[in-house]
Amino acid sequence: MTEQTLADLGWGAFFAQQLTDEDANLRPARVTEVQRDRIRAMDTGGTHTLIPAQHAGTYAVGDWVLTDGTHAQRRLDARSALTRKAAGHVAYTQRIAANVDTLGIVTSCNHDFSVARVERYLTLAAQAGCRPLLILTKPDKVEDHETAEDYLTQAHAIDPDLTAIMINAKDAEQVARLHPWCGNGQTLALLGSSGVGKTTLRNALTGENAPTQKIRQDDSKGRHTTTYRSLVQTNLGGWLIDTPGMRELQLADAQEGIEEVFDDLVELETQCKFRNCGHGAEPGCAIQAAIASGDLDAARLERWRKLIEEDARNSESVARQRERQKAFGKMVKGAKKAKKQAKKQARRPIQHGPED
Ligand SMILES: Nc1nc2c(ncn2[C@@H]2O[C@H](COP(=O)(O)OP(=O)(O)OP(=O)(O)O)[C@@H](O)[C@H]2O)c(=O)[nH]1
Ligand SMILES: [Zn+2]
Repeated sequence: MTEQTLADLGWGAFFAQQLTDEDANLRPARVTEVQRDRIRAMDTGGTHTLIPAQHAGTYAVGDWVLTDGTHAQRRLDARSALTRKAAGHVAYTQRIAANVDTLGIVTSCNHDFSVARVERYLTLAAQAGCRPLLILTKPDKVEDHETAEDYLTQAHAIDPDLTAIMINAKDAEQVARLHPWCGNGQTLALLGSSGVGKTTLRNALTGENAPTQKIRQDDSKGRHTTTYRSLVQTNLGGWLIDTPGMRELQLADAQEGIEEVFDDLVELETQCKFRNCGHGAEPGCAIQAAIASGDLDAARLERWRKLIEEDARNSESVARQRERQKAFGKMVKGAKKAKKQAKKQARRPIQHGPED
């Protein structure tokens, strides 16, 4: 690897302006891996293992930290952050990847393509603060009477401003067209269902040989368990973030993201007669009027509702969890206070009356 500058690693004014005089003896490094109690971070001199100042889970791949060489003293605010509601009965929001410039939404030119799924990923990108890029793979495998261009048309029907690119992931020359999104200093992350070609793209971008789905299936031992680096330099100069957690991303606390992706409906809604219009049979519903006049596809209203429901379901459990943690914290604090007071009481000299 040739010598990297901080700018090559993705550093820029957004991070530089967070530095204070107190940081004079620290230097920036970019997190490449988050382990249980250590993080790995890269600077112009290479990759180092650091002891995190906060719980290691506070950091995400792609974060910038300030280090004295041994400790990660401070995490800088991220320009974008992908989070997920952690699985299991304990729900909490976990940072998965940070400072991703472009979220590559990978879908193939076949039955995997779903408008609802694309909108869902667009919402995730909007919520995280990343620019979305639709990557349509397998144009060489279109089914039946369709052409690959039909998929581009469908993509632009979702959002005429959406940048979409068609790439045969197995063709290195075509993959190199991703250069504007993962050239020097740029960070790209890939999101998409299983089998759409994420690993194939990764291999083409990095020159690695990570096992693709087909090879994993053929492997008698089943899925390869080799873990690979999560932040890896591409042969286009920029960076690819590919962490296992990305594959389980769900919507949670994504109201703003939904509003951004469905801004047409949010705008229409302001014209409904009733402020709490349910956009059903109410009189004066602007959304129903738009459907009736053919300006709005009824299916889009349904997809919007489903995303709002999904988000509410997940956000609620996260919020409930937070409430519980708060209540528990208060209880612990209360118990500590009581104990302290009891001690204080015990230390107090006994007041003796004049008669003894
Ligand atoms: N013809 C063709 N095949 C492709 C293309 N992209 C991927 N494939 C094939 O599709 C299969 C699945 O690709 P993977 O790269 O493993 O898909 P993935 O998205 O990484 O899947 P997961 O790891 O399960 O999430 C492999 O056999 C690839 O060779 C493409 O653009 N054209
Ligand atoms: Zn309405």
